Amino acid sequence: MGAGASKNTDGEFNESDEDGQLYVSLKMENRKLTGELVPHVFGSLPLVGSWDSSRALSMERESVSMWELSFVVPPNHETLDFKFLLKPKHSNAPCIVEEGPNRLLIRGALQEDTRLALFRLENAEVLEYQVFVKVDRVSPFDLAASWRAYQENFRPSSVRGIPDVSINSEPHTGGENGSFVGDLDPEHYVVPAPSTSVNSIVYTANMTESPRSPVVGSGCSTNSIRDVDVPVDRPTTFKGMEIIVPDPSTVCQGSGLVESKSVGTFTALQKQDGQRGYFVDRGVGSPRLVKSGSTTFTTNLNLETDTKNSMPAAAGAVAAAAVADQMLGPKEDRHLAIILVGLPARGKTFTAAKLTRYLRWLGHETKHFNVGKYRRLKHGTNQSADFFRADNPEGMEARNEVAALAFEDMISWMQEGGQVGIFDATNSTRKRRNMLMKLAEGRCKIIFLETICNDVNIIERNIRLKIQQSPDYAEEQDFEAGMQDFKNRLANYEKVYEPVEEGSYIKMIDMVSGHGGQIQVNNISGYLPGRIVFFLVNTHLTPRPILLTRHGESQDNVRGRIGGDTAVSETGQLYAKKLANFVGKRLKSERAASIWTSTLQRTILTASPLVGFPKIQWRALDEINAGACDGMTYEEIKKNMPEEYEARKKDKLRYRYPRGESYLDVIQRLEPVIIELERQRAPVVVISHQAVLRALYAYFADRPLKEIPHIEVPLHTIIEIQMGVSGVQEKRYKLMD
Ligand SMILES: Nc1ncnc2c1ncn2[C@@H]1O[C@H](COP(=O)(O)OP(=O)(O)O)[C@@H](O)[C@H]1O
Ligand SMILES: O=P(O)(O)OC[C@H]1O[C@@](CO)(OP(=O)(O)O)[C@@H](O)[C@@H]1O
Repeated sequence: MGAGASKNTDGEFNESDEDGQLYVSLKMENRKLTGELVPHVFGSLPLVGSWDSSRALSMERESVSMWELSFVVPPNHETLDFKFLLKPKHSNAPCIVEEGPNRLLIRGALQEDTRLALFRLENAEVLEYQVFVKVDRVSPFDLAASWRAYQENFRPSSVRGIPDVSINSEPHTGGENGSFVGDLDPEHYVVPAPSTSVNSIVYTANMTESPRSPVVGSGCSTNSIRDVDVPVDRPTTFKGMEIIVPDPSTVCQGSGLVESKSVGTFTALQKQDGQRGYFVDRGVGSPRLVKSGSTTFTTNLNLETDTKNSMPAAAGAVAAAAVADQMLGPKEDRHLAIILVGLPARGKTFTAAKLTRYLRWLGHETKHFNVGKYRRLKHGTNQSADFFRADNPEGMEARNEVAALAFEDMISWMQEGGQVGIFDATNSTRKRRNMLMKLAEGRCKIIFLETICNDVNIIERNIRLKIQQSPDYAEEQDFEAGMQDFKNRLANYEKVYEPVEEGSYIKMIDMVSGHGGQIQVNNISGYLPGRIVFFLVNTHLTPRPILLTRHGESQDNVRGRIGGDTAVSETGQLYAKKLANFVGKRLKSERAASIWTSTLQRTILTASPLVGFPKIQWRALDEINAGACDGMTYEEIKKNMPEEYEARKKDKLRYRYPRGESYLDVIQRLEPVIIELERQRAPVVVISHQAVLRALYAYFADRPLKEIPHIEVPLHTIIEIQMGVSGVQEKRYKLMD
């Protein structure tokens, strides 16, 4: 492995070397010994056992007399205390710790370069080893290369504890306490999920917006709709591009895995705190716009009431983009309509629901309008395939009418403060789309989102799902008759289907499997459309579980202190073992599964008994940064910082700890984690913290932002999210009382 930089003459690394991580190589040599005593290293980091000699790292034999151990120091633990110790190879005799003070490594520099390690044996004999310590700063690319080498050779990297990616493949012996009794099934631990949980979210039309306008037996003038035939506004410049989504199996593995992003949006805003500028960032995560030249803007930060013209409940990039749109963009650009296009059973409703959930979670006011729901309310649920014939004028008029009703509802909602409307219907002819463009003129920006699927097996599966789930077939007793009717309906649409070639559009072509497929993008620009494309590129339908759990109880949890970076308590250790056992059983046939932790030791320690899976540390999974309150109890905050305590109580979502984070900040930095969870096709176990898991869970459970800080995420409980072809399901396992 190459070094990204090395020490300067003072033994310290230059500031410019900050990006890399410390790569420590330790060697011990004794020419007289036979190897009955195995040298180990233990020290202050979890990586080297947190001063627990039973978890000391064993050195490996490099030659007859030389022992070696290399590891990479996590970036937030650049002070490392350690010592060498000797463990008898074949007996249970106590280990022998080296004499003298701890060895201290600060930012890559050894404080006292003691070249000898002395060990006093029981018979007072002293063993002497030569010690060699080498420290390099390694670039993240080298770490990634090491991981790739591991992937290619399928053998453990010689470097221990690569902080972002590691694997421990030794079989887990399991402790008495941690083992399941006999062959106990994970199902034994299932507990009912709280009533507010996901349980099961099926992405169907009934989750969508209910009509605001009186739909039944009324509606707007059908003439005005029937007669609309607007010429297509071709963009003067054609900004076409095509993104071919490669099959990940052909892409260099690991490059995505080692990425450990932390989107620290809060720092930039903090810098502006107190300065004369646009943003006042005090206490809440969303910026309050106070000044722009001679104009004064105020934005409403109340989530519950009057959302009219309010900024989205968001921090960082989302808020910045919204401010820019509000100040600079044309009026209609403040509202975006994503108009789905596609034949029936092509995943339009599914995609619309997923996108709605994602955008809401990021803080964009988003609603999903499903024209089918309007149609059923106005015309009933049992229309036959004939209703959908293009040469049936009554059917066409009725369908255009409900489409216009739903569109008008969407526009009215936007005018009351809504930002993104997702308009879900086939919209499969140019004429229908022209009608919608006319209705949108001067009121909102439009992007067409077309879902195309050429895989007959997937289409067949989708049709079956439709007959099972769609209210259109709820009363159909004969499944095969339902299938036939739906196929006839499809054929009616196919006859007149015109793929989108006009305006701004995104086409998803055969994207279901998550490998291969295409996304075509035309005339797309701006922050939000860009995020939408990125999200869609990364989503797929491969079923897989995501297991979310907090770390085992930490020492700070026992003391009631927030934040910090303490180790796990004894109870926490027991949970770690139980978790390892559980995951081993639950994912026993899933060798591609991976374990994600934060960079804090309580999650790393919780993951440590889990063997045989790659482990990835994400800074983005670190607990909410409690800033000036880190390490305090809630009582202490109440007593010593009563204003902070009250401000948080009032608005826990937006409250930002002094020099720390708000829940909205946490959501922002978790976005790459969500994208990666969507992209992964194998199971993932996420071991993280209360606030972070609240935010992640809210995404899957589609819970409103304002609820996030109050979601229950108990210790020692696993929340299993099953991503599937019809939506998301939840199951909870409680491993300890
Ligand atoms: N991009 C896609 N292409 C094909 N099938 C999809 C896609 N996305 C989701 N699906 C699958 O299609 C099924 C039916 O989707 P649905 O959204 O009800 O179809 P539509 O709204 O197009 O009639 C979903 O349950 C899902 O399994
Ligand atoms: O937002 P609140 O409800 O304070 O919960 C977050 C708090 O949960 C704690 C425990 O009190 O998380 P965790 O132990 O899961 O890392 C604190 O560290 C953190 O500040």
